[in-house]
Amino acid sequence: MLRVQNLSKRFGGLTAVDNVSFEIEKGQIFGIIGPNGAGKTTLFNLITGNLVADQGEVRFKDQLITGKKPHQIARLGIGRTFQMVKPFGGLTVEQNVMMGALPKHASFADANRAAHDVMGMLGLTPYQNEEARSLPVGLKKKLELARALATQPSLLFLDEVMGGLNPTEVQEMMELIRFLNKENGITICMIEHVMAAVVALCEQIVVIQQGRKIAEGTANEVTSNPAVIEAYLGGEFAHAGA
Ligand SMILES: Nc1ncnc2c1ncn2[C@@H]1O[C@H](COP(=O)(O)OP(=O)(O)OP(=O)(O)O)[C@@H](O)[C@H]1O
Repeated sequence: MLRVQNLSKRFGGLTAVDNVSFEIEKGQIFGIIGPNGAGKTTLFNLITGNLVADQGEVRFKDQLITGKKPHQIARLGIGRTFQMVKPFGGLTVEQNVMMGALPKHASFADANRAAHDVMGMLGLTPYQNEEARSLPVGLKKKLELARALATQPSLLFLDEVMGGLNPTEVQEMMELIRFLNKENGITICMIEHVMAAVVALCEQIVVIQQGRKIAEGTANEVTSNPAVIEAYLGGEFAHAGA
């Protein structure tokens, strides 16, 4: 479904993404892990058109998307959330979800119906008239997910949607991701530091360190890989309690 080939991005002297390649198959929940500053978000930004790559290409359903603008890529069916949740603070929950729904629907009424479907699915309906800025972090993360879902993606990139959530909220978010994947048929690629969630959800995992892919495989394969344990998992994995 998505083929990333030899992608690289430099910021001045720093190579944030260094010749990274991987493939995501339709129907997968795919994980990207690695230490802070490894280049994971930059990789997302290169795929979704928020940054322009120095080298390499990305194909989505065999179509070259490298060089396309974020809204063009979104229109093709790639959705994303942002790690720093960026709801329009002064707008209500409903208005924020509509921002995602409007470009994908022919009429306001259709967009509104889709926005309400998504809010219902995520349990946001009771908060629809609240200003986004007044929501606690757990609901802000859900709103971010709702806005992305309202674009009706077939491939959804999730950038640390578990970050800042309490254990109950993490469980709920895991169930939601599984539901979106199994019941709605959305292929998912997630950056995540909560290893228990990565191990439970992801069929295939890529490990990034200092911009480079250092490992790829199933949860069992990467969590038993000495290079991955040394680069990333040591303390983190024990901390996640997995
Ligand atoms: N716009 C930018 N200009 C300059 N440097 C940047 C820019 N964006 C990211 N970087 C640098 O690139 C490197 C990779 O950052 P990135 O945010 O992709 O890492 P990450 O793996 O997502 O980290 P985290 O897990 O902390 O979110 C870091 O050293 C970061 O400081």
